[in-house]
Amino acid sequence: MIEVESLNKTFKVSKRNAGVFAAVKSLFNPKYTTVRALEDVSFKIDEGEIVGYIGPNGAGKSTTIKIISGILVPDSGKCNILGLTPWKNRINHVKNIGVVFGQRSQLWWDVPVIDSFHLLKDIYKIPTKVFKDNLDLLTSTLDISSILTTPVRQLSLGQQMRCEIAASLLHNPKILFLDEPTIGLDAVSKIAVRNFIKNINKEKNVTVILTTHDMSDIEALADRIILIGKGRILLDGSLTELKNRFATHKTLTVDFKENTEDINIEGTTILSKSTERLTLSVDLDKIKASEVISSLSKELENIDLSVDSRPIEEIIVELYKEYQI
Ligand SMILES: Nc1ncnc2c1ncn2[C@@H]1O[C@H](COP(=O)(O)OP(=O)(O)OP(=O)(O)O)[C@@H](O)[C@H]1O
Repeated sequence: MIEVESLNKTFKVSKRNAGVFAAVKSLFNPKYTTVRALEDVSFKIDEGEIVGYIGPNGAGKSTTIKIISGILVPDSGKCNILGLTPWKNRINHVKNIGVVFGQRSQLWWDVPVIDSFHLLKDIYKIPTKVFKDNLDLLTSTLDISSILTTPVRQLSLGQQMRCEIAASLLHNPKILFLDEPTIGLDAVSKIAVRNFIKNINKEKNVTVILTTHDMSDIEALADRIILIGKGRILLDGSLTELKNRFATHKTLTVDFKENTEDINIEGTTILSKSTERLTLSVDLDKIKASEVISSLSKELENIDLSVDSRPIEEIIVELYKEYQI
């Protein structure tokens, strides 16, 4: 469904020193440097997948999304999305895709939301019946019926994001590109947006590419992740595989009746310790969590404990370190 092959993209950036003199000098003698935003980027995505496209700041995520949505033209490389090349067949391509840039609005700022929706109906030439059905469905599932007549600039970030998502889906796209869709949202709105994305993927089989720095978005939505760093694809695989690869440690938090004795269990490292609480990192190659628990229960009274796997954020930090990005 989506085939990207050897995309390369560079940007020419003007370079000058600070100060008025340098500004004037650069007017007459401009100097440029080249930023390599994408280098040999390739991947394939099948219909119905939700893929998390992740990487640190400046890695090349937005550049990729802009190219595959037809906004930017790469220096070289191929891209085939439902049989079309985005930057060559823009008009037909945009009918197949919905795009949400969390940091930029596709709605008209000063007009009521519903007017923007009607403008999109005309732009995409959405048949009246399809538009009406989608509008009904989207307004009820995204809970935006009460704000349809409000100008976008008067909406909160969460309300605006729900409207953006509705706007991107009015024309029944088969693919949705989401760039930071939950940025700045409160916990309730985040969960609402995530649930909605999950539902349209399940019920309408919409393929989703999601870029985000919020790893709980990735954990909640994506089955597969593609990691990009310094413009290159570094890893492409399932989230479960990735978690298993890094599942070498568990964190054990133990609350107990006041105790001042030293506690040393081989294969564990103390992360924090007070007279009533101990947090240990357990190296699963050396000792089982159950063995640690049974040793602790011999030494401590009234214990209450929790065992946690490594949070996804830590795994991603570890990955960034491993790839030096
Ligand atoms: N219009 C532009 N002009 C010049 N350089 C650009 C332009 N757009 C992107 N870049 C550069 O290309 C590189 C990749 O940027 P991109 O926006 O794709 O990164 P990103 O992974 O989306 O980052 P972030 O997580 O910070 O949004 C960066 O070095 C950036 O400075």
